[in-house]
Amino acid sequence: MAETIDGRAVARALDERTRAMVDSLVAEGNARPGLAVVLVGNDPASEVYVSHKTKACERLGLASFEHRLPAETSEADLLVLIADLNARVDVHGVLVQVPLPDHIDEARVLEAIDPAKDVDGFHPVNVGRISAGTGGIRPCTAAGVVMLIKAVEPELAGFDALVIGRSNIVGKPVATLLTQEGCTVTLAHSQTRDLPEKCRRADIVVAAVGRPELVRGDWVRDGAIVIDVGISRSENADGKGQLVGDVAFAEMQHARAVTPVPGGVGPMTIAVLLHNTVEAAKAFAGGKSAGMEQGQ
Ligand SMILES: Nc1nc(=O)c2c([nH]1)NC[C@@H]1CN(c3ccc(C(=O)N[C@@H](CCC(=O)O)C(=O)O)cc3)C=[N+]21
Repeated sequence: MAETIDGRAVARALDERTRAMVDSLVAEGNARPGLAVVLVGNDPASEVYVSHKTKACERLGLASFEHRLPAETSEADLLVLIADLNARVDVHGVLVQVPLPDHIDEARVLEAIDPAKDVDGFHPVNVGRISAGTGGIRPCTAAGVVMLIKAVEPELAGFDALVIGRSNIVGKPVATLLTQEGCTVTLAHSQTRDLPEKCRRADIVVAAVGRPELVRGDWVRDGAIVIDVGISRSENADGKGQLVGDVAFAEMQHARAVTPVPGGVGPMTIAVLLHNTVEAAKAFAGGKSAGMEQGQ
């Protein structure tokens, strides 16, 4: 029987470390770490994320600042807000929810965030540093995925990993981080040939495409570790909304371990976000650039 990896429990353990860091920063006379979240329009996934995140800040003693802007907000006005948040000394992390409305250039907005406050790890400076292995702030979901894998298997060198999905926010950074862990990584996507066959060769499968139950039981080899990043909403027979992942969870009994949806990667994303914010506040207090000391 496959182990179900408890993302909420792993997230709680990280939260304890984050909370201890908050307490010692404040005890040393530094400002309380602060996270600003900017939401433009009302993407439902982003709404859920913002409310979870605000509660998590309260729980761990971070200051949180929410900026909910109408969908019609101009790019220029958004850039003014970001410049303001970059300049504020009580804000150590700035997160702009994606996707942004179509009239706003997402790359331009993400590049406007001070890399030292880019707790999402989406700024090209952080992407570059992570890629080069020279520090940088790690993207939350990707870092959470690696932590969940390491909760099952601490030493990943030599493992064959298949990452399905090449997004900038999940697939590509997961592939980068697993490469640094010593895995041999295949990055699959919509144009990949013979996906089930490639999947069957993998010791580690990370599914991040947003296609409900794409990964079937006969795609996964005995003893594999399976991480499900997908979150889709489906309606079951009685009309109730339900969350489904990219993995057919019930077909994974022969795996070594598998993450559930909900309760897997989602809670880790938030725990890493707060950890990144407190690391950024710590770097600010010490006069150094965030992510340069993580050594991971
Ligand atoms: N700049 C930016 N960074 C993000 O990291 C980002 C974003 N924009 N836009 C939206 C997506 C979505 N996202 C989620 C994170 C956690 C849960 C989460 O905690 N999920 C719970 C269940 C949530 C529920 O009950 O609906 C779970 O999987 O257990 C969900 C979704 C982060 N995103």
